Amino acid sequence: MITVKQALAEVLNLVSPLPSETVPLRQASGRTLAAPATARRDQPPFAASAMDGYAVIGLEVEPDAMFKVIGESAAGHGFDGEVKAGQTVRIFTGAPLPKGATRVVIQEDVIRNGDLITLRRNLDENPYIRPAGADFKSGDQLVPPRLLTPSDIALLASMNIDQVTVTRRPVIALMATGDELVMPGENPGPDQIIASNNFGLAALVEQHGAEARMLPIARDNRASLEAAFALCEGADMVVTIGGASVGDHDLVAQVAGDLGLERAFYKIAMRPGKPLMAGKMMGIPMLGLPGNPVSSMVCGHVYLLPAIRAMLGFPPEPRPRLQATLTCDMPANGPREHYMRARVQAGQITPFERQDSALLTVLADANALLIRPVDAPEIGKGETVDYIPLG
Ligand SMILES: Nc1nc2c(c(=O)[nH]1)N[C@H]1C(S)=C(S)[C@@H](COP(=O)(O)OP(=O)(O)OC[C@H]3O[C@@H](n4cnc5c(N)ncnc54)[C@H](O)[C@@H]3O)O[C@H]1N2
Ligand code: MOO
Repeated sequence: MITVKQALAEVLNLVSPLPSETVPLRQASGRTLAAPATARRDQPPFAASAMDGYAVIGLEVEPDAMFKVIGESAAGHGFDGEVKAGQTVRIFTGAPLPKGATRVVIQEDVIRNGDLITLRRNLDENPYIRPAGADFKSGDQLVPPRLLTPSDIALLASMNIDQVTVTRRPVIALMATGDELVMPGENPGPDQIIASNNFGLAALVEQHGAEARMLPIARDNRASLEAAFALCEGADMVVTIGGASVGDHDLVAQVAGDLGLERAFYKIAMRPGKPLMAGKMMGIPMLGLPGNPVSSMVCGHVYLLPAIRAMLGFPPEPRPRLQATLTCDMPANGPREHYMRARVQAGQITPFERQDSALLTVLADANALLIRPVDAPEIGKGETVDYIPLG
């Protein structure tokens, strides 16, 4: 058995960053920036009013001062002239500040009478001007690699960028295996269950910027497994689910071996997730996940997500770990690193009582994987532990 750290290093060794492509801005959300995106203009492009009010020369502002309204500046329609002593321009939020003006007095602080305004007492001190380029300047950049969030999309739009260079989405072929499996919505026979792992993993990889290629369920026989492997062509990674252990019907390793799998490892000191294999077949990185539903999802978090991120151009590294305080005592751990379903709330972490790797309800209730290192001694309530956030 090898350690989780060694296994992850081997998995990351199998993958490399993918090439880039250019997509319209509307399709860039959730994609990873592959080349710098450079602002094509200043924002705001002119000094702009931050409020609805009156643009004046700041030095003239004092209680009871009077100004003559000489025009209007609205968003999209600026005022061409200049504000001189004793003058003001009616101005609205986002409108260009007229020449000569240095301050906007909000309309709440003004009494208007025809073309004249009089300032009230207790004036708001804020000049309410957004300087040109206050948000960003022409030439400012978003730097890769960067997972583009909705906020980034708004920023790119504002920079007048309509095409974005992003890393190609890794295509992950997901192959569920087993005679007992039927697809959700089908009618299972008396000895059958519904395939869930491939659906959970598809959702997981898609949430992290990859594209899932859901293959038909492969049955526990050579012909069916070979037919499914044939459908992996062109994928960036093949992920098999189940059939990885030592049972008579666990044929994945044998069939993959016959198809040229150069196995990097098999079996990890990890719970759940011991019978995990990885290697390269037909030139494609392959990850063989254990079939137990929670094992496959935990391995998805621990191995598949770092591999996807590496393919997207992020540094090859483990999932980030956070720390929280234990709410209960825990016994010593054995020889396998234990990834326990747990709930974190306000910095406090509580592992679930039931940790059987078949229990998806417990996984769905968890928002963290509490990590117990190999041979960790017993630990008490109030001590600090590492966890990987889920979701
Ligand atoms: N004698 C031993 N038996 C087992 C060992 C061992 O070391 N010695 N290891 C156990 C561990 S740990 C795990 S994990 C499982 C993994 O087994 P496989 O990868 O061969 O998975 P299967 O046997 O095919 O399935 C296990 C379990 O998961 C269900 N399953 C499989 N695929 C799906 C799917 N897509 N959706 C939902 N459920 C799925 C399957 O029906 C089984 O119940 O082996 C232990 N045994
Ligand atoms: O991977 Mo298994 O029990 O370690 O679920």
